[in-house]
Amino acid sequence: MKTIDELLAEGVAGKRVFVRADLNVPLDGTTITDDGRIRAVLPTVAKLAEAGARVVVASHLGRPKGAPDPAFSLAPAAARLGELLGADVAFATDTVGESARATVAGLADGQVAVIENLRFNPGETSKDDAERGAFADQLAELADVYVGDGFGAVHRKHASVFDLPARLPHYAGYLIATEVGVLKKLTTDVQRPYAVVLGGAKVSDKLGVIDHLLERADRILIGGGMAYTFLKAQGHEVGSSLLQEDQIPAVREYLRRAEEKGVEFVLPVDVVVAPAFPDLKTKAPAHPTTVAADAMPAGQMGLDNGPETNKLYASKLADAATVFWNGPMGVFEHPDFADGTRAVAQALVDSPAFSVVGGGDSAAAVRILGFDENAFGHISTGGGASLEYLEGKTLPGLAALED
Ligand SMILES: Nc1ncnc2c1ncn2[C@@H]1O[C@H](COP(=O)(O)OP(=O)(O)OP(=O)(O)O)[C@@H](O)[C@H]1O
Ligand SMILES: O=C(O)[C@H](O)COP(=O)(O)O
Repeated sequence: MKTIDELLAEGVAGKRVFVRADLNVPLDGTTITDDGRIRAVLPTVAKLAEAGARVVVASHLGRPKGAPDPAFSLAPAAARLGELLGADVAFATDTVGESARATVAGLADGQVAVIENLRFNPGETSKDDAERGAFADQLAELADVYVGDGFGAVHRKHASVFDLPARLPHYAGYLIATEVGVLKKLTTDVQRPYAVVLGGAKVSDKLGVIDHLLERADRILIGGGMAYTFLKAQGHEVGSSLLQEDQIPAVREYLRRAEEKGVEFVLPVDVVVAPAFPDLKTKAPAHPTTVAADAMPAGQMGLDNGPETNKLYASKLADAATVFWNGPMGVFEHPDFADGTRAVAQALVDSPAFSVVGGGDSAAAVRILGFDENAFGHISTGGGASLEYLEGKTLPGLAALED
């Protein structure tokens, strides 16, 4: 993999450099609630600009349906990037159309532009190679060189991640180099006991990692939206909680294998429930109650780990030597459901373990809840990406950067 330092040594002045970033930041309307992913790509963008490149930054945001949708515009992220760089950042209101072409053509050496959300074009995420390729061809017209630095999206076989680097000279940015360096340690010389905490909402995306973790981890703690498929698999009522019904047989098999292998599986013993998903805009009181995990009332939704679970999880993390954590323990964006996530973050701060926190929302959660980033071993910008890296899978966005 060629690195950005090699690109800089070759000289970039006057070249149009396409930086595939992951600016998929949490938004409250148009307000960015955590800019960690923007700050993470700053070294790459700043260095290229300083060296006189014409920098074209591109990213996805959220999961729009292949068409423009103002709720998923990258305009707020572009504005924040400008603030952080201390320079004007141009913004193209489309991805490969007239605005993008004119914006890029208008860049002077050392200037930066952001183009609109890549997922506004169906070609970005298409499963059809030709459709993705056609979109990558259009993106390639905007640049002379490609720098991959969107670590959070390297597990996606998407046009800008996988197909575009094949069309341009390609290099890995600073963020990808750092992320891979840290995560590699967890796959080679991990210090034991090794505990993994899994939560969040992308349950179907992430359950598969457990298969691999059963061979690596000593302890697996499950929380967040992930917990209810496990509780259901054990025969408990989970009301209207997030549930991956089709994965129940697989989850039963994980629990059986864990017992066979002596891997400790830790599930919530109590959970915080409410009648409905809370309003994250108004943060109106959500009427939570705490119930035993094996006695959830029908019609209620599990939205956080309960206080007994929080104590249990803290005790399971206290003596770990290495901890990897992906996925909040509850809907931390609402104050009624933030305690589980806060408790795990606090346990990691208190523990001497080398801790890696991975994921857009997980990393945002620890910062939003007021924890000092430096209290953790590494805060990764990738959730699904870091999990798939740990699984040993070939990640399309890293494979595409190989020479
Ligand atoms: N019990 C629950 N029910 C529904 N949503 C939940 C629950 N617990 C946590 N969540 C939600 O999970 C979301 C984060 O999950 P996600 O899997 O996207 O994690 P992540 O850290 O962002 O990883 P990635 O980077 O892969 O997206 C948060 O927005 C949180 O509100
Ligand atoms: O948040 C993430 O994990 C990355 O930005 C990838 O987003 P995706 O899961 O929508 O592909």
